[in-house]
Amino acid sequence: MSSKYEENIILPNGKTVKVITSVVEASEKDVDIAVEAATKAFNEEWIHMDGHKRGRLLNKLADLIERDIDELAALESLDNGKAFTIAKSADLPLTIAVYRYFAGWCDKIHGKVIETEHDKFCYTRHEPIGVVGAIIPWNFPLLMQSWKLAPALACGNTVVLKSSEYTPLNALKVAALFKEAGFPKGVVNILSGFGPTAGAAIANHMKIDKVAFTGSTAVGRSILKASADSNLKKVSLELGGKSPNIIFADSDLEVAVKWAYQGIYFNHGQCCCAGSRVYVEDSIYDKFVEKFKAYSESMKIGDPFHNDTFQGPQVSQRQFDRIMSYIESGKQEGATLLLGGERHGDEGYFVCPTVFTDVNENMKIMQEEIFGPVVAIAKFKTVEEVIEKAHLTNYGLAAAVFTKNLSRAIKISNTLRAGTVWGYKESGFGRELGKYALELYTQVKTVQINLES
Ligand SMILES: NC(=O)c1ccc[n+]([C@@H]2O[C@H](COP(=O)([O-])OP(=O)(O)OC[C@H]3O[C@@H](n4cnc5c(N)ncnc54)[C@H](O)[C@@H]3O)[C@@H](O)[C@H]2O)c1
Repeated sequence: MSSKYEENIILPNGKTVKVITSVVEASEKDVDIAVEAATKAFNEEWIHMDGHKRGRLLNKLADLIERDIDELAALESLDNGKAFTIAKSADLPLTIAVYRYFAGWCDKIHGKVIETEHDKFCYTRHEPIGVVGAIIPWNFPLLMQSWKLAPALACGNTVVLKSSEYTPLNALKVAALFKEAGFPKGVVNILSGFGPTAGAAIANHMKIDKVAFTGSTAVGRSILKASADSNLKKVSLELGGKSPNIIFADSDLEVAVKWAYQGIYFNHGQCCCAGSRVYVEDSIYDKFVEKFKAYSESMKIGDPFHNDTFQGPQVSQRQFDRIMSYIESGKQEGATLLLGGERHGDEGYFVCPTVFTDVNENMKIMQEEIFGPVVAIAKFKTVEEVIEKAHLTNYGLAAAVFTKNLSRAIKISNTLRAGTVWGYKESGFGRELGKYALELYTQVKTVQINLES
């Protein structure tokens, strides 16, 4: 693709190089071609295929992903910078599980008979929507792909999916596996392309019936506008987060530190649900901070292909610069930089695990999504205070509560305006996994038959 992004690639030996490979950049015209193929496949073949056959195809795809697990994990690592061992033990099994889970739903999607007058027969059908446009980000390329493709296909839709311009490789590899699994031509169409061109063409397309988007809140807004300005296509949005982790004095400190660490540093902080604001009850605050710092210092950063690496490089120069500018703003706004705050090593986009303390809710690092290994730790005294603070952002994607008091945990979980899995407020709408996802990719038709005639 464009040379602008070529310098963003890190080799397995940790060296920054210009190019590992190039892929074809999809244009608006390619989107048209893909939509045409998807429309034809939907009308002529996919809509007529029995659910159990769709399920077999999805299971076959999962078999092929399992067969090629090492290659896919290596591609994920090369493309995104995440550790190979983590890609293989987390991203890949989760991807396979998603395809298998939705394979099971294919022949279980059905409507209801509705009680009505005796001379009428009324029922609902849960029908596919048609051609789904899917636009995904770079932080979990394979998994995000499966979260869109598996439920959309299970419900009988055909798909045009655009991968992120930063991580196109596995989408192409999986496209070949779809073909090998025997999916009819045109059912799955994968494009590598940029947002403002191919992505916007999908969002604006008159023949795309629904767009499923995961990415930033800013682009999410533009997708909604494009729907309003084009054919009012259905839209589901999975957007950003600034999730609070609330740690009470009665929690097991070791457990809380371990999960707060995973909560922010997993995938180098590039998780929409990253626990980037940690609130600790004041009586254990000092102890927590000391332990959390020690834990963070022990993190193995480096070559994604080393077995003990936990954190590889950030995905791109753009993200690296963005994270560094947030760190700078934290310092400027008066937060205490307890740990990190700088590049790790002298090449590649490695960011040291970074911990801020003495923060307040007005600071940018407490309000905006950093999408990097940067955490802010604050104190609280009362439940009311921490709930109020937890709500002081525009996001509501996820939250965590650590306490041994079960009734308090349940009460606070019920009170927090966070979707835990998916959110309220500016984090988007629509539930992507589980049975709820079926509602995103079907439309309900009510049929009423007059029995008199
Ligand atoms: N809620 C979730 O499930 C979830 C998961 C992962 C990432 N995210 C969010 O995604 C963001 C990071 O990812 P990113 O930098 O790739 O986000 P992004 O919004 O810049 O890009 C996401 C996708 O949208 C495309 N895109 C960009 N501009 C577009 C436009 N004008 N029209 C159509 N498509 C366009 C990109 O090419 C990419 O494929 C973070 O804010 C993160 O929280 C959310």
